Amino acid sequence: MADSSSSLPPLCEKISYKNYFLRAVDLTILGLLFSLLLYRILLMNQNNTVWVVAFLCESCFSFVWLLITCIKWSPAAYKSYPERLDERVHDLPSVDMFVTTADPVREPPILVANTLLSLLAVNYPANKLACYVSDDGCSPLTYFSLKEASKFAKIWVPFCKKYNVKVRAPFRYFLNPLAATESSDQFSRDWEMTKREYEKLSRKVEDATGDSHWLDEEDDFEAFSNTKPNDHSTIVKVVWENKGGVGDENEVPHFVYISREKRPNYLHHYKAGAMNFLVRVSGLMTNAPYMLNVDCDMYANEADVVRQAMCIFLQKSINSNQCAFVQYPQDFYDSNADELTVLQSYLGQGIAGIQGPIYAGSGCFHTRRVMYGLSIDDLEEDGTLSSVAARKYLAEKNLERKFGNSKEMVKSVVEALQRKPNPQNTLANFLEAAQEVGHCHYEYQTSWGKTIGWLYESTAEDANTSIGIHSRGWTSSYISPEPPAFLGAMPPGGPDAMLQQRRWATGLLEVLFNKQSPLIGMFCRKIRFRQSLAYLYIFTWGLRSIPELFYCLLPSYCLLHNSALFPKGVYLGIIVTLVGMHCLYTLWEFMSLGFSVQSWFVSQSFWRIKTTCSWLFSIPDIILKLLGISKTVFIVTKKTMPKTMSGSGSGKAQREDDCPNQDSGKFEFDGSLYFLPGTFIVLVNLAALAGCSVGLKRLSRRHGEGGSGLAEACGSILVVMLFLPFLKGMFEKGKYGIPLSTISKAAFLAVLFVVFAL
Ligand SMILES: O=c1ccn([C@@H]2O[C@H](COP(=O)(O)OP(=O)(O)O[C@H]3O[C@H](CO)[C@@H](O)[C@H](O)[C@H]3O)[C@@H](O)[C@H]2O)c(=O)[nH]1
Repeated sequence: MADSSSSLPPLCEKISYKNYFLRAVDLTILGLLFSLLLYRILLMNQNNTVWVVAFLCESCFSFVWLLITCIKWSPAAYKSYPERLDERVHDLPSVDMFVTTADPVREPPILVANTLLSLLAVNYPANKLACYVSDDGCSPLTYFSLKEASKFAKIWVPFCKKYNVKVRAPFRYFLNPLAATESSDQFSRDWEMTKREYEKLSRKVEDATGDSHWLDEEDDFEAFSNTKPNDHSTIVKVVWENKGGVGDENEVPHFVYISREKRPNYLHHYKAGAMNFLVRVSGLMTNAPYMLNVDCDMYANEADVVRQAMCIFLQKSINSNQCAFVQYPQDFYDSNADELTVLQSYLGQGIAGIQGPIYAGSGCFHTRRVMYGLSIDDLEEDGTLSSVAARKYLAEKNLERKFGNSKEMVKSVVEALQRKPNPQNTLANFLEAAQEVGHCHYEYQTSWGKTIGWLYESTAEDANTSIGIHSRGWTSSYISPEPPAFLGAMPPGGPDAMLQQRRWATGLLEVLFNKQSPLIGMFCRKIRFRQSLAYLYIFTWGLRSIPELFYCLLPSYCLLHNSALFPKGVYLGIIVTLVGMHCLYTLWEFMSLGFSVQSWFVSQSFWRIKTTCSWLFSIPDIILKLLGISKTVFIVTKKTMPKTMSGSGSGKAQREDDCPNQDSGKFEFDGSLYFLPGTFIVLVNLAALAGCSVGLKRLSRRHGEGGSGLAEACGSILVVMLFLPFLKGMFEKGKYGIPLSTISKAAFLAVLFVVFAL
């Protein structure tokens, strides 16, 4: 394996991004927040309820900023040197790559096929790779598309490797016309031919999408007849086996399609359940020590992704055996997610500098042994199992109880735990065992989803699994190469984004209230204190909707009620400096990553909208779940294939070029409840501003000194600006317009609010 000679340059380096100036800014903002709180406390008995509400909201914001300051204190990331790998490592380890898909309508099969192709074509010996796609939709169309894609892979993979193609998802690659300068005759011919074949594949998939009935008549699709997505037996198909492969550039890695058994009365645990089935089937067939997991829309955008991750796992250093997973940031090929990109960059690097990044569900390489439940103390320094751990884990009875009673599965677990190389076996020999571990009762009374594999009990299976790993003392590593390692789709601002945000916020709250909660484990597990704070920051997203909502309403209430929200006189300077500094700081964060001022403003706006309109609903969701009244569900996010995309540049420039259409920045609406709070916020603030300008506050019950003034009016204007998409939506038609029913409901609530405030 890795050459341990310390005189050789390292495979990777940890880079610290500690910045004393930024620390000072963080602390100054914190200081200003605390001064504001102090000011409020000192004047508490001269003021009314508004003062108390404002104080409570600001206490929450101060607590969040305290968490942010702790998280960002010592940012770090890894830089890897994949070009050094070959001279240092003579026998690269195998990697099993997992793709999950669940719905052929919300997740177009051609998108999944592109993700598959990008993985099959990565720069890594093909005999060391296997790709497994789990289809929770049990869709013959998805299977057909992937099968066709695997045929095309025999042209695509050698083409990519021969010409060192940069972007290995064909739908991206072929949007770039053939450049006259780079085209030798041979290359042009190969390019044209490969493009033609890809177009054929796309057409076949498209035709099948229109009418897939003929699939039922083909033998290979028999397993799909009379199935429903939530009612069918296990299907395992070895679509392509790289028999006797030696890692030649023309070889295509193994590709296996799987769909676990589903029955209406069994819990199937959504993506986490699918991941655990992937772990079992791959354990039986290839049992690679490392596992890559991507969502079906997240294609590999950088051909060296696997090699880069291996640089981290294989670097011989004191801590090399402590790294449980390597997480790449989630990047997107549309510009709907700038704010997520910035959040990942700054907070991501902050967390990476503590115990390591949080597992984000996609673009992550896991070590199989850690997923089998090992703790950091179970290993010796050289990475072998300690004798105590060997006794604890390797007893057959224990293994069956934990991993289920498939003999083959138990054998593969023992081999994985002992890091024994996988004997080359024909994949088809394991079809029966794979069927067995796919039964919906297989996990019954085992540790799957409890202490082994991807953890259940939350729809945010990623964060839930992540805290489980860090609580057992493992570290993780963050690498953020340029161009981005993986790129995926993000729903545009609108109903799908709201649904996704609600699911995230609810899932995170589920972890806050389950036994993995950082509130319980902060002092007693092997997780570092600041890492617990980082989890606390993420898990409390949903709760932040309440102070945010109140704070959006307070300026309007104060204008109507004629009471003061903000300090008077020189003390107003605290608020002005605070808002100014925060704006400049966040603007700098955006601009230093190459984003525009407009993108910063849109992100600030989207943050307010998602908090008050979407995260808010996670609170009733979690209350109903905790009371046992309802369960949370995982509704798959709708993904669309971008209509027009240009260039195969890199990073942010690439993302900005790729705006699917001119309307991409526009917010979409429908009749769902998500849009009621936002419309209501805009209406009450407009009513307060209008009332203020016509002297409505003279009607107020409250008169005299200490009333509302310019500061409150500015606060209201700022809120309206942040909810600008809603203001525009009131005058637009179609999907960009707020439905009349929502406006009427919001107007009714706004009237009640005004009457209450006056
Ligand atoms: O029953 C299910 C539901 C979902 N999925 C797959 O899970 C993945 C993530 O689902 P998606 O709807 O795309 O969720 P997103 O909100 O887009 O994904 C983010 O949030 C999820 C957790 O909420 C993480 O698991 C993801 O990795 C992360 O990208 C997709 O590949 C789905 O096909 C399944 O396999 N089975």
